[in-house]
Amino acid sequence: MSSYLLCAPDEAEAAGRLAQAAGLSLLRYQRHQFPDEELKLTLPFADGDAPKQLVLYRSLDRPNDKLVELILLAKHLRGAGVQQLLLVAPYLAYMRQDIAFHPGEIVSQKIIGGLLADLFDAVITVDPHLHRIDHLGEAIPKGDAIALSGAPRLADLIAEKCQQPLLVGPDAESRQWVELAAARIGCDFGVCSKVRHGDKDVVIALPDMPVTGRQLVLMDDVASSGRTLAGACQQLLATGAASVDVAVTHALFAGDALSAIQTAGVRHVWSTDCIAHPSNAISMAPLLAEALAPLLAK
Ligand SMILES: O=P(O)(O)OC[C@H]1O[C@@H](O)[C@H](O)[C@@H]1O
Repeated sequence: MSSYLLCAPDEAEAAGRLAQAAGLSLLRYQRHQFPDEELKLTLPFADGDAPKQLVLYRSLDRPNDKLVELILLAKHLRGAGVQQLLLVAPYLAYMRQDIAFHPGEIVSQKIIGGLLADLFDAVITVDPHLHRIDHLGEAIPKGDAIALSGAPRLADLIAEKCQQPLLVGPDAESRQWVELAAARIGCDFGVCSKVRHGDKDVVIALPDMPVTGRQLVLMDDVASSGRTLAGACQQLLATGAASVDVAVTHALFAGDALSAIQTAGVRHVWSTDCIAHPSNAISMAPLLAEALAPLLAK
């Protein structure tokens, strides 16, 4: 069976790298946004020519528009006869609200996870923000749910770029990535603690370890407002670090995030291509292709 990878024009670069790594033919749909923000989507094939097996590539940064897009695409494609519909969403949105922190809050992880499970036979993503559950399958309760990690590739890049780096996780949740990366490249690591008081208001406490004169690399899953990284960087430099670089899987960098971390003194920012951003230094295509292969053979 010939297999196809369908993407939006704005993600054709990363999708193209995946298509090449996975041996898929790349197709693009057209996307028009009307002045009132409604979407018109146009597929590159007529209904009668829809493939039986299709991989859709859509990273879910800017999620509110893109989720509507996924609903329109998946519902239409099923109606046109696609039997196996797989989603590669390198960044998976709405995973952070996994419990009601306060009465009345809607647990969006469950709802968005359930929606994707209804629409797709499989979802592949990278470092989803799951902190109170162990498996992506708990958030996406039907079909295959595969979570890859960008940390090993970021670790290899850090080893290439820095001599004797010291890895730092900016909060307790980041321990999983710094610990793995430090073991992989044989270096030390420490983990900060963080209290968040608001979207852009975080207080970071450094771990008890000597940083004077060291090349530090802050590692995290996602940079959103950038305040977590900025807060950690500021303190590390104030305590004598020689330099602070940043390695993140998901370069959301919303609003003034990038300038906030640059003002704090961050030297280099490296990210994976899960979200297209000028800081992208790692392609996740080989790992995504590896994860897709057994699903495409089903
Ligand atoms: O501080 P910003 O960049 O807004 O948010 C990103 C941080 O918030 C956490 O959920 C992430 O794991 C990361 O540590």
